Amino acid sequence: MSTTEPHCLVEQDGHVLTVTMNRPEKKNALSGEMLATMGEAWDRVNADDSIRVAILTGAGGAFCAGADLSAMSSSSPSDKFESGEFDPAVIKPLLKGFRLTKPLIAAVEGPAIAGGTEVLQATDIRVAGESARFGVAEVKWGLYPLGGSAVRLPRQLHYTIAADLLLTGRHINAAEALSYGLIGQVVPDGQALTKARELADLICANGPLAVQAVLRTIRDSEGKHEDECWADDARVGAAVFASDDAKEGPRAFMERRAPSFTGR
Ligand SMILES: C[C@H]([C@H](O)CC(=O)SCCNC(=O)CCNC(=O)[C@H](O)C(C)(C)COP(=O)(O)OP(=O)(O)OC[C@H]1O[C@@H](n2cnc3c(N)ncnc32)[C@H](O)[C@@H]1OP(=O)(O)O)[C@H]1CC[C@H]2[C@@H]3CCC4=CC(=O)CC[C@]4(C)[C@H]3CC[C@]12C
Repeated sequence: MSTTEPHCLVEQDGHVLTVTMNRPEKKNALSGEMLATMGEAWDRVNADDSIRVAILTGAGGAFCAGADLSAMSSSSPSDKFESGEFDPAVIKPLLKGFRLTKPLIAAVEGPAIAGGTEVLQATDIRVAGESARFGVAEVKWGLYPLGGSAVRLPRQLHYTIAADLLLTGRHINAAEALSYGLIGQVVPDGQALTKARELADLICANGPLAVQAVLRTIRDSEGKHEDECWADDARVGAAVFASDDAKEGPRAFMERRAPSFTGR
């Protein structure tokens, strides 16, 4: 591959925006250019009403091998933290401290290691080819998983599994990741993006306001006692019921046709 290839590809097809990490010769290790394009893509997902679902994937049979260790071996990010150039509490391209308002589906082939498994935890639906590998490997290199795993993984998996993965840094295969609930579906190699697109199309056929409202409640209620959630749940739900789409859906059912949602 030529060195002039962009490190991240962003393509919209219908209502679906696909973001492809594109450094296959480095197993899609994160570069500054790739991170900048990912950050712009996430802004676009949130701002553009024509986008209803995003897919995150990698080129060349790999998802992402995390931070570029060759770059990190020559200059430490800590200089930039100290100078205030980067606030490590918000790492937007990896969706830490910044969340999408539309569903994000991960389509994983091959390795999703360190930063690759970190950004995976910010996705809503996760599909992987059967040879995919996962791991939060940072501690193996004396690093901290600053993409959010030390907070998110114990919330998403059983404590002992999360602690095992975070503290050993070991790699696991797709079957193990499925059994732990880190991913939701395993498909034959090479089929992850196709399956992700099928799921995206199912979501796109639904009422976009309803989908975004459900996602908002999932996010906002995370970690709270349910009694703390009902007021917001009712407010968000009532806004959906007040929409044109909430009239169109039942009408379409009665008229035995597919609903035509406008997002209003
Ligand atoms: C802190 C986060 C983040 O959590 C930190 C990390 O992600 S550390 C990265 C750890 N990565 C790994 O452990 C994976 C290493 N690779 C492997 O184990 C294997 O290569 C593999 C399993 C992936 C694949 O194995 P294979 O046998 O199939 O293939 P292999 O032959 O090994 O590889 C093929 C070629 O690819 C090269 N390769 C693979 N992985 C890497 C890699 N990670 N880096 C470089 N090159 C890689 C390999 O060498 C082979 O090449 P050849 O030439 O063919 O030999 C951080 C994440 C993002 C950071 C923030 C980014 C923005 C910021 C910018 C700043 O300036 C300030 C800081 C910051 C905010 C920064 C802060 C830290 C992060 C949040």
